Amino acid sequence: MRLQELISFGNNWEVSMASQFIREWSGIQQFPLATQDKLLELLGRLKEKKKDRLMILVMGKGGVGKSSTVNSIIGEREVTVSAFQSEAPRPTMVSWERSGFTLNVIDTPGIVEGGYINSQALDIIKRFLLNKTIDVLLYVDRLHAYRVDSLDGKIVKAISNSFGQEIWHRAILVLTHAQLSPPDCLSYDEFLARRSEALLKVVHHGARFKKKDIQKFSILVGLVENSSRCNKNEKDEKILPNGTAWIPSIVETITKVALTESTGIMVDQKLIDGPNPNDRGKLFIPLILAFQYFFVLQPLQRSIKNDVKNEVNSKWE
Ligand SMILES: Nc1nc2c(ncn2[C@@H]2O[C@H](COP(=O)(O)OP(=O)(O)OP(=O)(O)O)[C@@H](O)[C@H]2O)c(=O)[nH]1
Repeated sequence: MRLQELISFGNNWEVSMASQFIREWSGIQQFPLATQDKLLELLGRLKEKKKDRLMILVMGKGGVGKSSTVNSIIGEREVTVSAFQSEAPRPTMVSWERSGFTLNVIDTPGIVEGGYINSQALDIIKRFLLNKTIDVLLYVDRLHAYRVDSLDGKIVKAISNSFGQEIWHRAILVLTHAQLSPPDCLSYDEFLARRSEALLKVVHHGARFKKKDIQKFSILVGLVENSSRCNKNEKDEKILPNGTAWIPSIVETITKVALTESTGIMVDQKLIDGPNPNDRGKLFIPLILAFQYFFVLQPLQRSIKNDVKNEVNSKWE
């Protein structure tokens, strides 16, 4: 079997297997009652708006906490978590059902290798997503970092080039390791504001957002602390240093994005294949023809007519 066939076989197999195994979302019972109530209320809100299934795509650099975040939100250890970047980059889709609502989450491997975008890994992700509609993109990074690097920009650009700029209209910037003590000179909220502002700048730039897009499609930020040592409140909910119970909070943010008016991102063959290089410049053809007509052909005709009119016949003719 050629590599392409192998990839396609693998994808189809995974897709069909994933769709066969929609299981009851029992992990919800692992959460404290206050969290359960809030999550059920949010599911109700989605169903009220006739949204009874959700497809969440999780992307980001390797080792930032993508799989851990999926597990934390679901309340089950469903996706493999490793301290090192996974060696076999392939996406996985897991599906849960609760009271007639289906939640699909696609966890993807990091798409960077040796400082470059691994285009094969990206290609596998694109093919895996064929014929799926993405409702929400969780773009994951760490909160506890002080600077952004060129890699961040490359990843954002690669995602935009693969799924179109519109994918960012449905994105949430998810920051893991959110239980941190900021440096002495900054409060938690100040640190959070600076880090998210720096990352959002990279996203806006990489996604080629115009000024009006930045205002119109503001990307929401969600905070996550996957550590088992996360602090808890009196209701036993995991909380961040600013007191927010983060699981209900991020699910609320997901719900908000899922209910935005724009339609989800349908990944079809055209999107996967990308723009046809033969189509490049086709739009300019009428403009070029018009230019030639008005600025070359017409002046030429005019000048010929003038020449004919002004022609002085020789006395001998
Ligand atoms: N303290 C802390 N550790 C985290 C957090 N999220 C993830 N980790 C740890 O970071 C490591 C990587 O986590 P993963 O969830 O496997 O990261 P990933 O982005 O899915 O990694 P790849 O699949 O390799 O791309 C694991 O050791 C996790 O336990 C977090 O919020 N806080």
